[in-house]
Amino acid sequence: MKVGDRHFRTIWLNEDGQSVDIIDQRWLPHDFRVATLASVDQTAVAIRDMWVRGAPLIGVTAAYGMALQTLADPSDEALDAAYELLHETRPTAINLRWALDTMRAHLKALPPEERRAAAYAKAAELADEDVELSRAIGRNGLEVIRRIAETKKPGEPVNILTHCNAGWLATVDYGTATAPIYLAAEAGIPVHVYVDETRPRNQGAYLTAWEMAGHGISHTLIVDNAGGHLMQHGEIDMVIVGTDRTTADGDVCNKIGTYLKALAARDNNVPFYVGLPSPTIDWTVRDGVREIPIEERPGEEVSSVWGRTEGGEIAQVRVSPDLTPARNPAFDVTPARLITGLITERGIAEASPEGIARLFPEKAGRSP
Ligand SMILES: CSC[C@H]1O[C@H](OP(=O)(O)O)[C@H](O)[C@@H]1O
Repeated sequence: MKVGDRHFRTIWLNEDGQSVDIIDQRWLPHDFRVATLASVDQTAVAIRDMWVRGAPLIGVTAAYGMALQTLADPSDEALDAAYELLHETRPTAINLRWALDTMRAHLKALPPEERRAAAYAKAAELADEDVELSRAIGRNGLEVIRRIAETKKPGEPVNILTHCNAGWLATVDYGTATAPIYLAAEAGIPVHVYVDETRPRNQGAYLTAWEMAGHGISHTLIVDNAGGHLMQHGEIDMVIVGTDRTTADGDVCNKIGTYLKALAARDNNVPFYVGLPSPTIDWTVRDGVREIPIEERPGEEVSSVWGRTEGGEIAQVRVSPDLTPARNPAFDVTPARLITGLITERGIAEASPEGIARLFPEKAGRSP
């Protein structure tokens, strides 16, 4: 997407043809920095410490991590070790396991001497495929926004609330939840986006707001706890979020706080949509609350916050007493019953086994 007058993806092959460049999202919105990953170890750090984040982008980054491994040692044993190192970086987003499984199966089917070229080609293919999946989600989600726009007075915007960042920064390009928003803006449909700040990592305040500002999309930052109030007062027409793992029954795991947003939406009859590419569906699980592993991140992310000081320095400040312990579950699960529709690359599915199977008949029905 646009950054100033240049077009960027979130990840790309360095001009040396081996290392991988990423937008280091830890410094946004105050500084735009590119980092270069030259090894699988550096890739693991970048995923674990959220230099890159977002389920689809985590998957593609891990795919390039496997390609970087083939530079050092393309053997089966080395690929298995790289797989485990990358897989343990973040437990919730299923795209990580999907990308690693795809890469390992693809590479192990080849003789070691062919693996390096094949790994880079496959990683690039997964990156390009992610862009196309996001664009398709955008086209399908655009119809939802268009239908709501038809109920508004001329010039009145469709008011959309989103949580966390499921934007182009969470994917290779375009995003999942934001893809329909970008296409609606391009189609001239007035939209206004309410951006949940999304404590504690503030992906909304840091990343989604930066994306919206960068593309001239009307938006307002709100605290996480304001969404229900705005819905009660008729100020939200729809909610759209991303997901890190969706079950075969349509339960949606997403950033902590999503479940509470869905409850408020149901209580106020506000449609609640989830944008997702099919690699985010975990066909082997059905009950999200019971089966999806929820990442517990360091309590320090709750006890302190990053920002820019008056003097322009990017710094971390503590927001709670030094001795106060903090818990930090990074995700929660929204049951399918609270979801209006799953906006996928193949169309909009009802959040149910039958609804998902209608769009993905070749995948549904897999045994756990
Ligand atoms: C399109 S996936 C975006 C998804 O990823 C975020 O989690 P994190 O920033 O911790 O990787 C969040 O759950 C978003 O909805």
